[in-house]
Amino acid sequence: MTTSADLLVDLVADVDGVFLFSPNGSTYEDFRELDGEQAVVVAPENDHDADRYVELPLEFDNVRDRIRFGVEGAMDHGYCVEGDVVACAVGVFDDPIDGVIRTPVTESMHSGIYDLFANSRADPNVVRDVFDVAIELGKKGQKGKPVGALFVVGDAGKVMNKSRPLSYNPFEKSHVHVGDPIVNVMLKEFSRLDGAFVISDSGKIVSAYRYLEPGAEGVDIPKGLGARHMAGGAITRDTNAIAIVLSESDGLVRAFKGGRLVLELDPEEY
Ligand SMILES: Nc1ncnc2c1ncn2[C@@H]1O[C@H](COP(=O)(O)OP(=O)(O)OP(=O)(O)O)[C@@H](O)[C@H]1O
Ligand SMILES: [Mn+2]
Repeated sequence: MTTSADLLVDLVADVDGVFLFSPNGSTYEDFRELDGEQAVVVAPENDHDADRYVELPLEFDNVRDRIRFGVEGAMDHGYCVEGDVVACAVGVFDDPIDGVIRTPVTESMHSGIYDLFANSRADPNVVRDVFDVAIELGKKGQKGKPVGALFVVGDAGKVMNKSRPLSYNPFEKSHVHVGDPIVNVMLKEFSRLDGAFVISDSGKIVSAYRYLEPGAEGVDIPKGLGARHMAGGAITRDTNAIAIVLSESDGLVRAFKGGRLVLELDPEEY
């Protein structure tokens, strides 16, 4: 008689690799014992000193985003190649691993989500810190009201050349960085006002209130998004910056790189 376990085994049959997403110590140890290729660990920290490790800068609540990130990162490290089929063990509902997803490694997995963090001009921690501010701002709004914000991260000199001030720059003489708690408060406070924040590769806040004036030619952003998103998307084509945009109207956080939308997150899920 065929049991459901027999049938479900097909899910992991003939895979070229196993990915463990944020495994606990015992899960990792269990998989270490396997012969053949080692599992790839995808997690915020390499707690178990795995040889094959991809750093997860955000705990993507969307499992597809999490898996895309891990697979893209693994391709980048040479742990898997196009044409492979991998089994991803993930926590869908909670921390411990409770699901297995079988996925082919294809070019379409290459959404640019890993590239956004790993191959941007700005430090990956800076990118993560800006996401954190945008997500928090999206969750709480400003004094309970929804608020929008535009953060342009990296390649700040060029971004400054393609923009102009809307008002005096409160960060003119300061040397403050994203990630400092006080700065996050300031960023939230200033987000009520118009324009973009410009942030350097190392996370220094270069300016607030910048009106971006990139050429919008060749920018491919979804219809229905307005001027803030268009300007944010377009500046990433004209420069090597990335843009992280919180929408006042739909509350989503979006990231652009190379003139393209690469990531969309709902702050309510973080
Ligand atoms: N070129 C620009 N540079 C910097 N900021 C801009 C630019 N264009 C618009 N903004 C900012 O975006 C705000 C919202 O504009 P708009 O509603 O057209 O954008 P949107 O993409 O629909 O964003 P939202 O989803 O937040 O409404 C403006 O009030 C302004 O502060
Ligand atoms: Mn709008």
